[in-house]
Amino acid sequence: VIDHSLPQLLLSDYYSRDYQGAFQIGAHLPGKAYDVTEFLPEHPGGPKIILKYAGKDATEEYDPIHPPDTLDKYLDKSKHLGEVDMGTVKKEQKEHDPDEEARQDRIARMPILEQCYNLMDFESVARQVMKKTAWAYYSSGADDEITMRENHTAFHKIWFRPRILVDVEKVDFSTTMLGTKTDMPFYVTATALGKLGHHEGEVLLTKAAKKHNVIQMIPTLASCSFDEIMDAAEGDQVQWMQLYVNKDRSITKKIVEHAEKRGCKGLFITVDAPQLGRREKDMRSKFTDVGSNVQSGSTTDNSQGAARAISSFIDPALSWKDIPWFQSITKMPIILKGVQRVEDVIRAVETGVQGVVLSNHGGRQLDFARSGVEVLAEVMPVLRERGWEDRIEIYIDGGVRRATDIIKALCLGAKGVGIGRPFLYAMSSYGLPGVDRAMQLLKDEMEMNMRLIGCSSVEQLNPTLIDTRGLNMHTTSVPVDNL
Ligand SMILES: Cc1cc2c(cc1C)[n+](S(=O)(=O)[O-])c1c(=O)[nH]c(=O)nc-1n2C[C@H](O)[C@H](O)[C@H](O)COP(=O)(O)O
Repeated sequence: VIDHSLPQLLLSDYYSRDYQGAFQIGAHLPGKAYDVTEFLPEHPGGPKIILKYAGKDATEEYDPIHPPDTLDKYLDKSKHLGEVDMGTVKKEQKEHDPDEEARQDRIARMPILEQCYNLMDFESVARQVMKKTAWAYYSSGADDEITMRENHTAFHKIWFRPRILVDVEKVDFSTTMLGTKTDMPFYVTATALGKLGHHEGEVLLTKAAKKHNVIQMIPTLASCSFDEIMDAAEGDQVQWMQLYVNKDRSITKKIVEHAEKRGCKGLFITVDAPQLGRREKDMRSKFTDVGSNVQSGSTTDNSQGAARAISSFIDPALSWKDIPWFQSITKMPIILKGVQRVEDVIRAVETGVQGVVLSNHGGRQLDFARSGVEVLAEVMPVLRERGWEDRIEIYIDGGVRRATDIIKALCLGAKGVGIGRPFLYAMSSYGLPGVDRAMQLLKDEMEMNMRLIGCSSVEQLNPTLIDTRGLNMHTTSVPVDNL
């Protein structure tokens, strides 16, 4: 019997959506009831959200934020009240929402997948069809989003110097990253809360990465559980772990050791987020209903949007002196994700880590940080001068939307690039077929542009093929009025 006054959490095991763009909620499967009365004051996302759904079906709000094993892991078994027929459960009465009506209408009229010709097309479809809060979370950058825009425009300041009369009949753009083979010089980078865009979340990205033999970086703040994502991998599929370091190092140690035991091939420690940036679009969408990643433990200020509500566990005291500890607890290659100046790359080489990602977190952290590709142009000549270019693998991410962006990064000396939002938008708009098409489009663009630049393999890409003289010119467009 559901006592609607008690803060009981009711979750259906699954709700289905037909993913060829038409969204429909299928029949509810049996659900489960949980007594979270005592947990109320400890809930990292605050008590409000739980009380709002007390005795009602909380599935839709709960799923995108909490990995499925959260309640099994953290709520005492005595509080698991058992099965409930979701047909008898009151649904949160959604008042008439004209915005939602308009969104459903846009979904009904959205372009068919074959009308997406490049990664930016997925962004324009996602802007139309995604839920407001999900779009806000994925698309937002920090402050005035100057760096988020610079990430993409920086590539437009690099021009090609193509070679001619080179035999490019056969083109091979496969490469290795951290010693493992990959068919494309890009990887799926870590982006949190995959289920905001699609009910399968990060597992869907695993399937797409497998199909195209590219590497997936698993986010700490995934909607799916880490083991779900690892279990979804097939055969010798390569996955990396992205780590936000917890103030409680025993939690971090457990996560790192488990990731290594499960076969992760790289540990990417995020170093550009001692505090998550101020993402105003995310805040405006008032993620007050957000649950939170259970790692935090303390009450979080959830008026700051999803980002702040799920990141209070991150340790702002993380520093270079922690790196030897990480090297003592794992044999995985260690890569620092979010390095933004050559001095720190030199320090990374001296500290003995295996790689860095030159990144500003997709423009979601420090506004006016330089683009990854601009920092790359600063770093590589210094490493070459010292003869250190082979002592560390350099990756970049941020604003990569075309194969020409990837080729420019490789000409400068990057080992590969990370891509985030485009795959989220493709997933949110068209599900697995969407991400599959996005990766295939990049593959087709790679083949064409390698031929046109006059190279048949990534090894042939080098700085003489590009002109970077305009790269340090920063023209910042005035931020659009977001209100
Ligand atoms: C778009 C996006 C990026 C996030 C991301 C979530 C989203 C929705 N999240 S965040 O919630 O904390 O900011 C993460 C994250 O979990 N960990 C991380 O290291 N980078 C995170 N990033 C940054 C990401 O790994 C890349 O640096 C960035 O996405 C590359 O830029 P593009 O999106 O333009 O490809």
